Amino acid sequence: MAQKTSVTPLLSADKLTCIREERILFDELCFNIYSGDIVQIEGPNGAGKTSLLRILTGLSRPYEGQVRFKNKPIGHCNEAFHQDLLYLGHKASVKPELTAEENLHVNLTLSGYTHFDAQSILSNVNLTGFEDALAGHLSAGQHRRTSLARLWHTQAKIWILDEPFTAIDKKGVEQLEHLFLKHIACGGCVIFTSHQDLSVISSQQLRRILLSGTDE
Ligand SMILES: Nc1ncnc2c1ncn2[C@@H]1O[C@H](COP(=O)(O)OP(=O)(O)OP(=O)(O)O)[C@@H](O)[C@H]1O
Repeated sequence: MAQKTSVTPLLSADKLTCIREERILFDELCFNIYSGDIVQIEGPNGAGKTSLLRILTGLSRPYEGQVRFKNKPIGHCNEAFHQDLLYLGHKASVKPELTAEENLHVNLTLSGYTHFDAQSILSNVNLTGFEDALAGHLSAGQHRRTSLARLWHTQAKIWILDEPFTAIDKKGVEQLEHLFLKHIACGGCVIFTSHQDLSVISSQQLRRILLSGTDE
């Protein structure tokens, strides 16, 4: 596990319970996430990984329990929390009728960034030459890369990423893993779901939270 740069957790799950269609997905789940953590949420299909991530972002409410940002319930510090949060859902939030560059522009502008070099940011995700291509005409991996590009230009400390490696090739996964390491070295944390093993980030650098997918 990475060395902690702060003793105050950035994010805390405090006895989170999630019930869907009368099925308990997780019950009284507790953990703290610190600056310097890379946390992989694991579990079989339907175990509740996306449900947990959405609860951590405040997009869904737990049945019981609360999420805290720097020890305060997220509902009490919405603005500060959202300034420090970057969430990418499992469906890449990319508009097919806009170009790759326009999509990046929209995403960064909505996050409050006004000065950025879109072409340089897109080059980080190997989209040089595809800046003006309509996102709807890009391959699945390029589509995902268009969504991921904003990770190279954000000051948010808490990254919550649902299946960020989906459709990404081996080299792209490695680039993203290096970015995660750079992000935690700068005091951030990454919480992500993935069904695949990582190759750059070692098991010592990774925390794992397993959702069993059974309520027995
Ligand atoms: N809003 C909802 N209403 C009802 N049921 C839901 C809702 N959201 C999720 N579920 C159910 O909760 C269960 C967990 O879904 P979730 O998407 O959290 O699983 P997951 O672990 O992310 O799965 P996968 O690995 O397939 O992405 C599923 O059975 C799903 O149908």
